Amino acid sequence: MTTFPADFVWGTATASYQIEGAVAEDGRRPSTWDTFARTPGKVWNGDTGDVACDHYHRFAEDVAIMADLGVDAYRFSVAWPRVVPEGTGAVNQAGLDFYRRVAETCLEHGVQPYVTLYHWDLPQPLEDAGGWLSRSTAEAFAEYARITHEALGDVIGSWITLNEPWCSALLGYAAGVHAPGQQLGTRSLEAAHHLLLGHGLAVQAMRADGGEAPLGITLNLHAVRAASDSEADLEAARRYDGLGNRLFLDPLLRGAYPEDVLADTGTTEWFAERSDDLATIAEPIDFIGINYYSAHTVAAPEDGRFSDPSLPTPTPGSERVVTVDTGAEKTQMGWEIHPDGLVDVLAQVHALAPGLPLYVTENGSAWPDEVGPDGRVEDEDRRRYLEAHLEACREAVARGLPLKGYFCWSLLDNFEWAFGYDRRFGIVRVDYETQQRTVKRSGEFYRDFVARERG
Ligand SMILES: N=[N+]=NCCCCNC(=O)[C@@H]1[C@H]2[C@H](O)[C@@H](O)[C@H](O)[C@@H](CO)[C@@H]12
Repeated sequence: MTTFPADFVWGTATASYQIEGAVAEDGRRPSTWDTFARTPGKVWNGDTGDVACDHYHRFAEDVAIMADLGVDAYRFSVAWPRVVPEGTGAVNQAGLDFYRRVAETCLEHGVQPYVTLYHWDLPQPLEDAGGWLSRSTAEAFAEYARITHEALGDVIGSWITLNEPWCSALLGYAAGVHAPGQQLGTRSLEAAHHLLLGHGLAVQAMRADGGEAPLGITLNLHAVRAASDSEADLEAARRYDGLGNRLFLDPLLRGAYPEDVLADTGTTEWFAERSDDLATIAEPIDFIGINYYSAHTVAAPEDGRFSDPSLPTPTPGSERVVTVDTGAEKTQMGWEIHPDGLVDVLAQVHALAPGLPLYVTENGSAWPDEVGPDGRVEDEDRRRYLEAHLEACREAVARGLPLKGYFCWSLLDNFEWAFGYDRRFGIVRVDYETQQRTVKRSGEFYRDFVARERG
């Protein structure tokens, strides 16, 4: 059986708004998710990230848990509203000091800090000025990245500019199910462009700041399969792959937007007017992070019906695509379980950029956990999902794909965006009443798997 390279990175991942709480402490100012969560009807049960897992005060305990699990690395995100509270202008030293404490605590435990600079908590004043629909937000992001990289470059092992720009753009500005909750159809592609431009400007700013740490971006890629080899279904798959994957992979790795996607969405002219930005967007990077959860079998709608629930309407292009239920097992999110799709998306990126290091920066599953009388959480479903995807990583390595690491989503149960605290992804349970942490069966499995693979 193929073994993982000795330097393969085993990690866990979280994000600031989902775990920190302390939303008004030490100078942090509101983000778009503070606003969105407070908008009636947007988040399950009216949940907010106000307290979450109280990681702001309990990070040392959480890092110690990671050390006990034996992970090599911790991927967390820096909250822009803690570091540059208004989005631009004044820097909040207390915010930088917090992340320095997190990083130093990781290093003291032999855990490498991997930072995501933007995991969706945009400072509200920037949204008020247009958000990602505005080019100025891209420029503000680059300045925030430079500030953070300059302040923390001595304690951060790797930098990820953006987490899942597809979600920020398509769920935030088209479907409206994520902050800022806009439903602007194809104008969401303008947000996608400014996110990618912000990424490129940030890479340039961090490179100019010096430092050796690798720089990359994280994309949620969708393994896409046509329901049949009919022309209509193949066309649906092309659309889904285009809007879900190539809209981001192509500019980043080929320096050009996919013409079919621009044609599908009627945005060819808008992007042509900004073709000078492509050199910045395609600024060379050191790795790609891939968040993988599910594969999608798609088909053309028979009677013009909508549409794919995971591309909530009116996401542009989703009116011509329906997701087919293949009968595969699903997680509590309704996402089908297809570990082989992980290998497919890794191979898709490798084909575009041979040799570029790849990391699975998120992979995990939500299930309705039960706490036993002994206080344990025997989450066999999550353990089984985890095992299957770890074996898919092994298959990817066996095929010679440049997979360098795996980060389990997530270390802790946390605020699952529009689902609030109703959905638990953690390999460690959080009792939100007491903030008690309990390592689940899946966490024990991950600990034992990593120990065994490390030999
Ligand atoms: N099929 N389908 N899908 C609809 C869109 C799915 C994309 N959502 C993600 O990838 C998010 C990513 C995020 O980084 C993290 O902050 C979230 O907690 C996890 C779990 O949700 C995943």
